[in-house]
Amino acid sequence: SPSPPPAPLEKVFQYIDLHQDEFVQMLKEWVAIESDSVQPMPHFRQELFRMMAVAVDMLQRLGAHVASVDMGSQQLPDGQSLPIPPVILAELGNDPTKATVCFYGHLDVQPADRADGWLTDPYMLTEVDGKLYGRGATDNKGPVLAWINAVSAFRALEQDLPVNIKFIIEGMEEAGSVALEELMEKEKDRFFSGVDYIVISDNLWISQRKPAITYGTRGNSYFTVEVKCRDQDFHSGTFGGILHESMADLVALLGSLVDSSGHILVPGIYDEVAPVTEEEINTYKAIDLDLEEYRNSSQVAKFLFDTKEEILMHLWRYPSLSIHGIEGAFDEPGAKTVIPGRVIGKFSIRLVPHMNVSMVEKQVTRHLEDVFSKRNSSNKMVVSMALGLHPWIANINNTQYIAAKRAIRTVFGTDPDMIRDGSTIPIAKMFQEIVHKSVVMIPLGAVDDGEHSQNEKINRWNYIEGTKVFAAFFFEMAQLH
Ligand SMILES: Cn1cncc1C[C@H](NC(=O)CCN)C(=O)O
Ligand SMILES: [Zn+2]
Ligand SMILES: [Zn+2]
Repeated sequence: SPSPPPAPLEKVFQYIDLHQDEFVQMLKEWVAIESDSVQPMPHFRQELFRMMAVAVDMLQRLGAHVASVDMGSQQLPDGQSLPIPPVILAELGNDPTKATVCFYGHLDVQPADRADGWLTDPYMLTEVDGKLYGRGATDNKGPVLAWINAVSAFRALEQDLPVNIKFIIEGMEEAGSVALEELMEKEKDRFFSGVDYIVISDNLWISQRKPAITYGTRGNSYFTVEVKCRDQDFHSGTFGGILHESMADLVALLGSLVDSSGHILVPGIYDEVAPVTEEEINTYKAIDLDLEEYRNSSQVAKFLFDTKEEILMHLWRYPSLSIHGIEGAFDEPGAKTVIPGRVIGKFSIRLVPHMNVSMVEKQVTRHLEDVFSKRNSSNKMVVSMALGLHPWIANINNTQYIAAKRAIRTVFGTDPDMIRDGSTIPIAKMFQEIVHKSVVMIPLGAVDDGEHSQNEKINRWNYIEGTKVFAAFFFEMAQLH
C-alpha cells in the first residue's frame, strides 16, 4: 500500500480526494460534447469547435496564457471541405529556474452510437460500480482533465507549482492528427523551445490494477492495392469463365502477405527488426499479464503464441500484418452473382525499431508486383501507401521516467509495469524527430477500458488516483531537474 506522500503533496492529495465529485462532474460536461472527428459532418465539427472553446475557457480560468491556433480546413476525398478545430497551445508559469513540462492530449473522440450496443447513452457519463461510462472517458478526455485538475489543485491551495506547465491539445487525433505535423514544424523553435519534457497519457495499462509507464509504440504503414478490370461490375453468367477477375487477383495478392502462423511473407521485411536480447526478455517476464484472463476476456479461442513473453514481443517488438477490408467487394447478405469490376484491398503493417517506412513501402510494392506478374493477369494493379507512421521508442533512463516511477510509487505503493504499446501515437515520434524532446507516456486507464469500443469507461479510481500521479509527477520532476 502507498506510503504517506511527501509533506507538500499531502494537502494536494487531500484536495483531490475532497473534490473528486467536481472532477467527475467536469468529465461529465466534457463527455456530453459530441466531439467526433471521424465522421465528416458539419454537426460534429461544430461540436469539436465547442469542445476546444470549453477547454480554452477552463485553461484561462486556471490562469494559463492560451492561444487557439487556426488549423485551416480539411479536403475530403469526395471534394467536401470541413474546418479543422483549433489546436490549443497554453502555458502556465515561466520561471526560468523551474523545469518546463508539456502535456499532449486530444479532445476529439471516436464515433459512438447507442444502437451499436452501448448499455448507456455514450454522451452521458454514467457511473456504475465505480466505472464512469462514456465516449472519450478514457480516450482522452479523462486523462486531459486529470492533468488540468492536478494543476488546479495546486492553484486552489495557493501552492507554488513545482514546474512550468505547457499544454498542446488537439481535436483531430482520431482522424490521424490532420495538419499537426506542420504545426509542430512551425512551433518547434517557438512554443516548444523552452520545453524540457513531454508527457502523453493516451494509452492504457496492461493490467486492471497495476499502473504502467509506456516507453515505445509501434508505427504503421497502411497500404491500398487496387485491382481493376473496368469501372463497372459484370454478370458472372455472361462473363464468368472468360475474364481475369479482379477479385481473384486481389484475394491472391492479399493471401500472399502473411502465413497462418502470423509470419509476414514480404521478402526482407524482418531484416531491420532489432535483435532480441536476454535482458529484454527479462523485462517482459516482470510484466503483470494473466494470459488466460486476457484471452478469455477477449473471447478468443487461442492466440498464436502460448507464453506471456512471446505474446508481448509479438505485440510490441515484432511487426504484424493485418488485412482490413476490400472496397468494392460484394458484402451484403444474399447470393448476388456479381463479378466486381474494380476492388481495393486494404492492409497495414505495424512497424517496430529499426524498420524504415520507405524501405517497407518498397519491399511491399515489389512483392505485390512480383506476385501479380506471375498471375499473367490483364488487369491493372496499383499499390499505394496511404499512411507511413514511424515507430517510437524512448530511453527509460531519462529523467522524466525516473520522476514518473517515483510518482507512481508514491500514489500506488508499487512499481509500474514498464510497457510498450502495439498501436501508434504518431505525435510521439514527431516530438522526438521534429522538436527533439524526449517523451514519457503515463497511461491512467485500465486494460479493460474499451477505448474505441462500445461501453468505453474510466474507473473513478483510475481518474482520481491518476490526478494524484500527475500532481506527484510535477513534484518529482522539480526534485530531479
Ligand atoms: C489512425 N491510425 C492509422 N494507423 C495508426 C493509427 C493510429 C491509431 N492510434 C490509436 O489507436 C491510439 C491508441 N491509444 C492506431 O494505432 O491504429
Ligand atoms: Zn487517444
Ligand atoms: Zn483513440
